Amino acid sequence: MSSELTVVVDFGAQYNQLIARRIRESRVYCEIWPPTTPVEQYRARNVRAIVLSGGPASVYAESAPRIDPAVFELGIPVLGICYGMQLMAYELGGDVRRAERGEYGKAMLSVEVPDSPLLRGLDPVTQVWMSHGDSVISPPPGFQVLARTDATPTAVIGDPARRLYGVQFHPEVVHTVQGKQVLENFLFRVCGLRGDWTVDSVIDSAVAAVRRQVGETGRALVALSGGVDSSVAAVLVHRAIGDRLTAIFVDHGLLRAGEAEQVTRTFRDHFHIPLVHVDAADRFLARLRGVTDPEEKRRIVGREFIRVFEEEARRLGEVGFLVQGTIYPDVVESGASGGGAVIKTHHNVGGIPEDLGLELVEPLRLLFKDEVREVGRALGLPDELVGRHPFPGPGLAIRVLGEVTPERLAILRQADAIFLEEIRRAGLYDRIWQAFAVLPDVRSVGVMGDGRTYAYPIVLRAVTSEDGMTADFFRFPYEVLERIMSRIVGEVPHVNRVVYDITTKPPGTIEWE
Ligand SMILES: Nc1ncnc2c1ncn2[C@@H]1O[C@H](COP(=O)(O)OP(=O)(O)OP(=O)(O)O)[C@@H](O)[C@H]1O
Ligand SMILES: O=c1[nH]c(=O)c2[nH+]cn([C@@H]3O[C@H](COP(=O)(O)O)[C@@H](O)[C@H]3O)c2[nH]1
Ligand SMILES: NC(=O)CC[C@H](N)C(=O)O
Ligand SMILES: [Mg+2]
Repeated sequence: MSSELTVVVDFGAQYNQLIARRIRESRVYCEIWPPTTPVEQYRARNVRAIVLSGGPASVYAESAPRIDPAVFELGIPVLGICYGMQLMAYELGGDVRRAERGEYGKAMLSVEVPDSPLLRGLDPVTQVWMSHGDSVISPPPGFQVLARTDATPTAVIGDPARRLYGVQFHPEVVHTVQGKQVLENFLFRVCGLRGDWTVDSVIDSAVAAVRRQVGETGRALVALSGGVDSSVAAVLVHRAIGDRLTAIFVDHGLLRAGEAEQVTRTFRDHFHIPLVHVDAADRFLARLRGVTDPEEKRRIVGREFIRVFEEEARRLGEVGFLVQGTIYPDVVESGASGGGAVIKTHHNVGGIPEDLGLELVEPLRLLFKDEVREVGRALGLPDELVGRHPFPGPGLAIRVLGEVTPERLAILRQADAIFLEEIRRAGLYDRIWQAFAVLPDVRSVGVMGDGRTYAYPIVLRAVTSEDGMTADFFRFPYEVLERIMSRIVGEVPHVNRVVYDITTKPPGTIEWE
C-alpha cells in the first residue's frame, strides 16, 4: 500500500489506536503489531519506523510484556513512548525504577538540546501530558538527555547515532500541545519518510487486492445496511469487480423513518449496484413478539438476519465471496492485528454460518472510521451518506425498550424523525457523533388541553465521541431542546414528556439496551 510502513508496537496502552491515527494523519502508513511479532517480520515487511506504545505494566516486573531486543539492532529508528521508552532504556542497560514522584496530567517540558532532530521547532518550554509512576533514572550507554520536566529529569532521551529515542510524555494526545510536531520530527527528520499515504493510493491498492482475491469470474455478495462501512465497502468492491457484486439490503422493520427508501434509491440510481431489497419486517416482528429481554432481542435479530441472508444467497447461487465492512478498530479489538496477516475468521454480521461457504473480502480492514469516510468521499459517495451517524444492526429493536410492537415502533419513528430534523435544521448534525430517540416502557402523568394524560416519555440521546468507545453528551442550545420537546409532545400521539440523557460513557453506554 505504501513503501513507508511504520509499526506501532502495542503494549496495551489506552492510546495506541490514537498513536496510529496521528501517524496516518501525517500521511504515513502505519499498522499496530503485538510485541510478540518475530524480528524477521520487520525485515520482511521493510518496516521504516517503529513506535513502542505506552502500557500499564512496569518493565522490571516479572510479567511485563517485552520485545525481542534484536529489534533495536535492525537499524530501524525507534521512538519509545512512556512504557515504550522505559522498556527500551531497560533493555539497553539503563536504570528504570519507581520514581519518587509520579507525574499525572499536564507538565511543562524544558528542551535542553533544541537542535536534536526529534525536538526541532519546539518552544523552549512546552506543555506535555504525562501519566507515569516509573521513570528512567539513568539512561543507557550512548543516550543523552534531551529534555526534562520538574518531576522527571529524563523526560526525553535519545541516541542519535543509533536513531533510538524515548519520550516519557504522550505526544499523541491533544493536551501535549506540540505532540504532532514531535511525531512528525520522528517520522520525517529522524526516519527520513516523506508521507506518501493518500486516499487515492489506498483506493488503488484496495481495488487491486480485491481483483486479485476474487479473480476474473468470481461473484460476491455484500450485506448492505446503508451505513458508512458497508456502503463504502460495496462501492469499492463494485469498482473492482463491477456487476459480479450483488448487494442485499434487509428491511427488518426496525429501520428509521424513510431509511429503506433512501438506501435503495441511492444504490440503484447513484451507483448502479444490483440490489436485492428483502422486505422481512413481518418475520422479524413475529419473532420479537412478547420478548422483552435486551440480549434476547439482539440474538433474535442476529439469527433471523442470517436466515434471510442464507435464503438470498442460495437463491442467487454460485457466489463465492462475502464482502464485509470490517474496519481497523474491529480488527484490533478482536486481537487479530498481528502484522496485518491474520485474517479475521469471524464476521460482524452476527454469525454467518460456516456452511454458507463464502470467503470473506474486507477491503476496509486496515482503515479507521474517519479514513473510511475519506475513501467514501473520494469514491463519490454523497455527503449525506458518508457523514451518516452510525446505526446499529438490531436497529430500533434496542431503542424500543421492552416489547417491540408495530404501535410502539411507530411512536419512536415519528419522535426520532422530529429529533433528527431539528438537529439538521439547527446545523448541528455534523457536530454530533450519534443522535437518536429512545422509547422507554414506563408512562407518566401529564396535563394536555386541561385534561389528564398518562403516556410515554421520549428519551433524547446525542453524544460526541471519537470512536464510540467513550462518549460525552452533546451540549444543545436550550432553544433547540425546547423546540424539539414542543414538537414531539405536540405531534406524536401517546407521548407527554421529553427528557434528555446527559450520561457519559462510561458509566452509561450510548444505546439503552
Ligand atoms: N439492514 C441490513 N441489511 C443488510 N445488512 C445489514 C443490515 N444492517 C446491518 N447489516 C450488516 O451488518 C454490518 C454491521 O453493521 P454496522 O452498523 O456495524 O456497520 P455499517 O452499518 O456498515 O456502518 P455504520 O457503523 O456506519 O452503521 C454491516 O456492515 C452490514 O454488512
Ligand atoms: O452494528 C451494531 N450492532 C449492535 O448490536 C450494536 N450495539 C451497539 N452498537 C453501536 O455501537 C456503538 C457503541 O454502543 P454502546 O455504547 O451502546 O455499546 C454505538 O454507535 C451503537 O449504536 C451496535 N452496532
Ligand atoms: N502510561 C504508561 O505507559 C505507564 C508506564 C508505567 N506503567 C509507568 O507508570 O511509568
Ligand atoms: Mg450500521
